[in-house]
Amino acid sequence: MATTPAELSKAVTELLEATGKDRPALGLVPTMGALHSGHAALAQAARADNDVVVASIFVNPLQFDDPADLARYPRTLDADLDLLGQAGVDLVFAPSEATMYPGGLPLVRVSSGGLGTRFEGASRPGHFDGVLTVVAKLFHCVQPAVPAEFRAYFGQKDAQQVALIRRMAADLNFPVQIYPVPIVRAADGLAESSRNVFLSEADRRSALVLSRALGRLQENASSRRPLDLPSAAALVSATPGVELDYFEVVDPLTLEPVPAGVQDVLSGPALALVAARVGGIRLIDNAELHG
Ligand SMILES: Nc1ncnc2c1ncn2[C@@H]1O[C@H](COP(=O)(O)OP(=O)(O)OP(=O)(O)O)[C@@H](O)[C@H]1O
Ligand SMILES: CC(C)(CO)[C@@H](O)C(=O)[O-]
Ligand code: BAL
Repeated sequence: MATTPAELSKAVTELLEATGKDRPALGLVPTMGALHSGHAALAQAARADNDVVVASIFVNPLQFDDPADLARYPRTLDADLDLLGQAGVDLVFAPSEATMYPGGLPLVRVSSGGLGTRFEGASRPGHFDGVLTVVAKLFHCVQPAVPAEFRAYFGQKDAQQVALIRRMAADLNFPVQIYPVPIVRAADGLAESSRNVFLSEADRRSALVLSRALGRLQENASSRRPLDLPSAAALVSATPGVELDYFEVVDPLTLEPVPAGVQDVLSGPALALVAARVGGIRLIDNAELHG
């Protein structure tokens, strides 16, 4: 395990050199720990594609607008290291807050622009500036002293995060390819999330309405019926203990809203995004729609 950028870069360089290749492939899997099968899928995808795989574990204070959310974020380092080892990760970067932000929280940050203030960004002000800033730092910290093909893996569960990281890489010329990994769901359909541990049994049952409502939109889209987003949103809102935050149908790349009323039939691929509080825990989910 590396805990400083210098240790990380040296260890990554040695691993890449040991491959004997001119331009080996390096995969990075950024996480905040409390790992589950969704993270394992990211690590496995990176393992399948790359010569060397690094995962990072860092609960980034910069992306939390709610101090209570940060304080109770689950931390399970030993189990995380086991999971990453089993997934074939070569090296873990687990820096302290003082290592990542030695001068306190940074003055200069990456701005996520207008897209960063919608959906998740509207409920969590500053969240995406914090995400992009730490991801930019991680991209820099992992850079080796030898040439490598650099890839980074992010879960499609955080669809807005993927869209923004892609934009950051393109807009700021980061030498990285962004690889989205499909959402991993539990057997009951709930998208895996580190915060699911906070759900009571009853809350968890209620939370299933999110994937059910997304499934209804997918059926409408694939059978060329009107999407009828208002009915799907009403299904969520009518579930006891569930407080709907947003439910939108958007363009998969730009995340610009797509018409999804009671008469709108989809004319191309789209993405349905939903967020809700269930028993006080904020959950997000999404699904691709194909007309
Ligand atoms: N169910 C999932 N399927 C695929 N990828 C996932 C899933 N859950 C998380 N990820 C991805 O794992 C990476 C690390 O996410 P993170 O550590 O924040 O976990 P998380 O479960 O999303 O936690 P939380 O949502 O409670 O913050 C992100 O790229 C995220 O999109
Ligand atoms: C990408 C990330 C690791 C940055 O802290 C975080 O936002 C996450 O876990 O999705
Ligand atoms: N998976 C997104 C990280 C967060 O909720 O802060």
